[in-house]
Amino acid sequence: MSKPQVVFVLGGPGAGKGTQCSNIVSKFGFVHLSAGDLLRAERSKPDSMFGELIDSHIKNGTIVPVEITCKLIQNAMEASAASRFLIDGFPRNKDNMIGWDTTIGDQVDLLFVLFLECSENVCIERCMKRGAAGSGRADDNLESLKKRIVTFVNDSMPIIEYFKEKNLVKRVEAEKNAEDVWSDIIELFKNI
Ligand SMILES: Nc1ncnc2c1ncn2[C@@H]1O[C@H](COP(=O)(O)OP(=O)(O)OP(=O)(O)O)[C@@H](O)[C@H]1O
Ligand SMILES: Nc1ccn([C@@H]2O[C@H](COP(=O)(O)O)[C@@H](O)[C@H]2O)c(=O)n1
Repeated sequence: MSKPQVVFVLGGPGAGKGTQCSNIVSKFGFVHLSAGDLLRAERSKPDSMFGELIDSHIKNGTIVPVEITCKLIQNAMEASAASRFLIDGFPRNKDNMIGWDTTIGDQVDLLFVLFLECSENVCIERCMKRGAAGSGRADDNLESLKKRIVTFVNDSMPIIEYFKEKNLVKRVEAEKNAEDVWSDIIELFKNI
């Protein structure tokens, strides 16, 4: 049997990963797994051993240990009958990368990495707007956002550079309006 296919979706906070993933799901039949959503769901479970730890990382914009995140992703993949997954917001740092490679990495086909490139100012502006509109996210505030940007630049960008060297990155200009970003993404997915 062939291995499940995976596309990693990376970009700064508010770059539009979730927005575009839901478009890709509708048109191309992938299953969307957001590492952030999986962590928020785990944090909300009253019996979770990791609730406080996850909460503290989310508020500080730092990255939860990969053992937790990878297990959540693995469980979600196993619970799905799908053969194609968008994994959004992962791998986010070297720890994520190593954890993935040593657990699930061999069991899937990584097709490519979709990188939504967006400036810091636009990322912050979008998340602040999302927070003001009532996202309810503990990290859609200026203090957390500044920390999330630092983590993105210091920890996540090197991962994107690593994938670039392997010719695996498909970059999209994510500052355009959402419809135009989507048009560009269609071109990247239509022949796979
Ligand atoms: N191209 C765009 N132009 C303007 N606003 C956008 C665009 N794409 C997404 N948005 C809006 O910006 C906010 C963040 O988008 P989204 O949640 O898709 O980003 P994200 O990259 O998944 O964020 P995070 O990493 O914080 O979860 C949302 O309110 C969304 O509606
Ligand atoms: N691989 C990951 C992904 C996310 N986190 C934590 O969740 C926060 C929110 O993530 P979003 O993708 O929904 O923006 C993020 O700032 C991290 O604290 C993580 O630890 N590891």
